[in-house]
Amino acid sequence: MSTFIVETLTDALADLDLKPWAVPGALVVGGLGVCYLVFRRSGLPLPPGPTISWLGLGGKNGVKMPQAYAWLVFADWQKKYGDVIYINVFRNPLLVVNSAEAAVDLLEQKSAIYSSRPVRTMQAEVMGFSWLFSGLPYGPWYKKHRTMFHHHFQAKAIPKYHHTLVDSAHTLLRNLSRTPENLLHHLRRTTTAIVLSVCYGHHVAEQGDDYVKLADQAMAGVGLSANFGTFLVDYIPLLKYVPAWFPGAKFKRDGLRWRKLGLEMWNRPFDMVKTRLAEGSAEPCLATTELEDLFRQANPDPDVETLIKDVSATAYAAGSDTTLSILLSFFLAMVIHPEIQERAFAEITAAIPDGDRLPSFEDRDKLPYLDCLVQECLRWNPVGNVALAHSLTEDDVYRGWRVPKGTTVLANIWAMLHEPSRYPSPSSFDPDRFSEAQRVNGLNPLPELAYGFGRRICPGRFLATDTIWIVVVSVIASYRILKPLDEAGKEVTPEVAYTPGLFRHVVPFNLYFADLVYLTVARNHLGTGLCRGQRR
Ligand code: HEM
Repeated sequence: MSTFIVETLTDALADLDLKPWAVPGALVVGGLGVCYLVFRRSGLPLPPGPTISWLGLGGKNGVKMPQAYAWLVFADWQKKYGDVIYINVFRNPLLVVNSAEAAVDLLEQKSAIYSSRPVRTMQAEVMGFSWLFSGLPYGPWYKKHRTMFHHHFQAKAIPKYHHTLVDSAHTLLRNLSRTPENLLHHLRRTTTAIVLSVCYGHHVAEQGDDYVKLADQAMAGVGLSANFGTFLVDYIPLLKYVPAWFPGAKFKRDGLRWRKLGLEMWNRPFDMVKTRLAEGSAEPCLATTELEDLFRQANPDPDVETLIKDVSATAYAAGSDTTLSILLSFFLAMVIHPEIQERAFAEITAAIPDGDRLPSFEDRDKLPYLDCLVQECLRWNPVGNVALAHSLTEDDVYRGWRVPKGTTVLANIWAMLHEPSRYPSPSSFDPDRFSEAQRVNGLNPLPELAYGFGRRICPGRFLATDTIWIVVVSVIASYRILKPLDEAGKEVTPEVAYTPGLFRHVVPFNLYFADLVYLTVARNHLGTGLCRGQRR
């Protein structure tokens, strides 16, 4: 074969009547060209950025790598270094992207090389959350996960879950009427119940159950470890071998505790589905559909069961805290802005003039302001202020700078959704900015960036947006959310304050639910009764 190729090439060159030195000459010139390009590329400067002190801990030789409220620190650095910032933390190259323009140029336009994930030693190895496919590097195993996930959570699959979403929102209304002071718990129950039903066909009890508690405990660790810069072991992987008893190895002791919770999250609901399948009592859901499909195959792929388990557990982990955070922001925004509540409520009364039922997805076209309200909740205080880290798989050049292969890319979503040139008065909560009249000349684009970028964009976004929508319309239709009163009987406006981690939440605040007379009939059908919350 090879003799044939050489002979064919020789014949072809003979036909071209080339001089004997032409081929070696072309090779030398080509080789020099490649060397020049490589040299030119490696001679390019790195993007600007601060010097991070040794191990990123701060000190006189450089600045500290931010561990809390990183998005605000990165936005501050932007004033000095621009929207693309390069930093080096103990030989780990990091690129912070602060503008939507640069994020689209890199993470969307060049998604073929910007879609992997960096190795997260703390999360994957110390804590044992390697089953989270959101942390997998880009490759065939990752793609199999993403394809299965997409099949169950793509836009056209979501309407079949609408009845679950409506049921969960109505349970929330009932729970709020009984114990409004437990708002956080009730919201967590709502978001977790939805993913547990979709993935495992499990119906969470009205007041919540063990699986809700488990997600709450386990996600605390995931939130911390997903925040780039929190754990030294992510920069120096060898630290994973430090024994848990070693002084200062708190990360190891915490990691082992979270490992137990993580394994429980991965195993317990999946084992429950398998037991129910064996007993014939399993409900249709992601896990049963995929497992039944697997059992029907003559030569099943032994990896597929792990795949199903990973995909369901990732949805369970990724789907509860994120949506919860946006819902908490919604309640905070409503306490602060009674006028926005009034307007949203007026839209509902116009759409359902008899007030004899609660709104549902069929009413969506008649509720454009409610849609704008949901979009503003996603933009105002995004849940993932810094997107999950992406990783670059090939050397790149951007705006004349060299970006080396292996660079971890941190996209500052918060900064992008607060760019004053795109979102005027970015700190104000203003649903109207998404009305047609205000979305002109590139202003106020829908906050799709809240869900990330390119090939790693959040695949749960359709379920998330519909969940937020149904909760928002159901609550606005049923309650007036009021400011609490101080001892002198004066209204107290809560502060807009958030926790510092990756899945950030509103700092607890007080609010008061007043029953609305309107739609009481519909709510009485649901058994919500009167609100027992005390306005204090
Ligand atoms: C308001 C709610 C949510 C927000 C704001 C949100 C946001 C995000 C963001 C910013 C990312 C990282 C994207 C990137 O790396 O560029 C992400 C990834 C992900 N999200 Fe969400 N998410 C939400 C809800 C959900 C829900 C409900 C689910 C599951 C049902 C989910 C599943 C995932 C998964 C599996 C990934 C990893 C994707 C990958 O690595 O390929 N998310 N999400």
